[in-house]
Amino acid sequence: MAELINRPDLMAKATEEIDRVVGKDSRLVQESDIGRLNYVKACAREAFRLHPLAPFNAPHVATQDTTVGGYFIPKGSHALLSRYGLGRNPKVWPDPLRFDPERHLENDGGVDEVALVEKELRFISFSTGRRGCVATVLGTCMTTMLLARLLQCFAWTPVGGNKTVDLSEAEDGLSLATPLMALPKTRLARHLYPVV
Ligand code: HEM
Repeated sequence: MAELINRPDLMAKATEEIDRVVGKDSRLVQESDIGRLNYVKACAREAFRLHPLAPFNAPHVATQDTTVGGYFIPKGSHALLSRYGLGRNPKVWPDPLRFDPERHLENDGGVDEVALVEKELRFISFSTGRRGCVATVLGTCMTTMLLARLLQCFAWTPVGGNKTVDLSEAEDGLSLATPLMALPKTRLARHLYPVV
């Protein structure tokens, strides 16, 4: 959300896609729309790449001798993957610090549906293999629905007259140094907002 708030042109593209797929002022995004919300998923995928929740994945132990990418890994080794390093590897991701959802639309190898899963481990979302996430479908659904509805229901701007959100990372982690504050403005007909 912070990256999108700083790039209103990208946010507009995502919102336009939602309006095109779902229709304006008729209903909220549903699970059945997810297959056609490729730009929204590309935004989420780009956020997974550039802003992993944690710097490393959970450690795993090699159960047998193996070779990965030309490196010999003896049985019993503890393997730690750097989520931060993989997602920002300039050999794989040109201009890696740039938030650019389009890169996932260009590089999907002819597959016409964007997925949040990254089986090649060019970055880590759900990881892969035997210890990979067991809930990739549910996780994809939750992530896409949440982002899509936030964008569908509200136009977002920074607070306090600021033009942009400060994206500096905290010194002791990968979260924002200052919490994200943003101003939502409704953009749909009133009857579409549930009364609480
Ligand atoms: C966007 C949402 C989610 C993301 C990005 C995510 C990501 C991950 C990652 C990276 C791992 C570790 C894989 C590894 O160590 O190699 C993992 C493991 C796991 N996840 Fe998720 N997850 C998500 C949602 C969920 C949900 C909703 C559930 C359950 C309802 C779930 C259940 C699990 C379980 C049980 C494991 C352990 C699998 C094992 O060790 O065999 N995850 N997830």
